Amino acid sequence: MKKIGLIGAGFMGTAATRAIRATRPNIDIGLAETDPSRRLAALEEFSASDFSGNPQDMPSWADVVILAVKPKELPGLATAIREKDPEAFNKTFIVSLLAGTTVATLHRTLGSERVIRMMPNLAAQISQSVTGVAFSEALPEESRQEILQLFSGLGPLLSLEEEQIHAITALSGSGIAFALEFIQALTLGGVKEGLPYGQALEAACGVVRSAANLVAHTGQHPQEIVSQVCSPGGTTIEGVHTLAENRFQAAVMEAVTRTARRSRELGKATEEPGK
Ligand SMILES: NC(=O)C1=CN([C@@H]2O[C@H](COP(=O)(O)OP(=O)(O)OC[C@H]3O[C@@H](n4cnc5c(N)ncnc54)[C@H](O)[C@@H]3O)[C@@H](O)[C@H]2O)C=CC1
Ligand SMILES: O=C(O)[C@@H]1CCC=N1
Repeated sequence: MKKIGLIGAGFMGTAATRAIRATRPNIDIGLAETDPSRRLAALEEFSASDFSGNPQDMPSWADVVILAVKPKELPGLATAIREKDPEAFNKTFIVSLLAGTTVATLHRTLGSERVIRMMPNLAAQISQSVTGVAFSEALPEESRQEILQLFSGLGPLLSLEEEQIHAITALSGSGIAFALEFIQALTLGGVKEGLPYGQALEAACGVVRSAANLVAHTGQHPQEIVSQVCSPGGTTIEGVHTLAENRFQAAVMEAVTRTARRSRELGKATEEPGK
């Protein structure tokens, strides 16, 4: 695969393209972006070919087209890109990053079976996204492997059942925002207790990073490590009790559940545009 096309050079499309470029410095990139300042910035960053005025020409140029527009843009975009050269279009892989939008909807709207649904997060730009992947059933194993190889620079890729993509959207695509909310809250707590913001932020980031690394390196259950930190009658149990009183775990679980529900809703809306 030598050429990729990006439609929508926003936050996620740019992050994914950076990751691919990092592992494949010589890959050719083409892009279509309607916002003039984003278009110019992305054209410059990726030394890309500009398909903004003619996205319908992208499928016959690219081996893989990455769709990174908002889900509601899909129907209009599909009509624009699939009709010029249906034969070429049917040979191109279409990788959709659209929240909620199912493989079946992509298949029906685009009229192609060479579709792949991915749910990354913004850490793709530093190759640390945990990304869920669901393939069209029609895609042969060899093609699946080629796609996984091309996107390996985003970070770990999890091949999932389609229905599980809603869960990974909540945990990863959106969940990185929940982790950042926690970092911000920890930082502000540190500021309240007298640390300058910069030092508090550095400490909060370091602590969250090290907590994740501890789980990974020791293989211990998070709760087991928590119990090692909580000295009887000590400081930590005070804080752990406060989090429990304020329903911290329940709040985070509810955030995941409602986010997954919203992903399903977006899926329904793209199934039946206009409703
Ligand atoms: N932002 C995130 O963290 C994540 C976003 N996603 C998905 O990625 C997609 C893009 O999200 P963001 O990057 O956050 O949005 P964004 O708004 O930053 O980027 C979308 C871009 O598409 C452009 N665009 C709209 N219509 C277009 C068209 N017809 N042709 C060319 N360009 C067009 C817009 O000008 C904009 O720059 C969404 O479907 C979202 O569900 C998935 C995972 C994470
Ligand atoms: O909030 C959203 O809809 C997108 C999808 C996952 C992360 N951002």
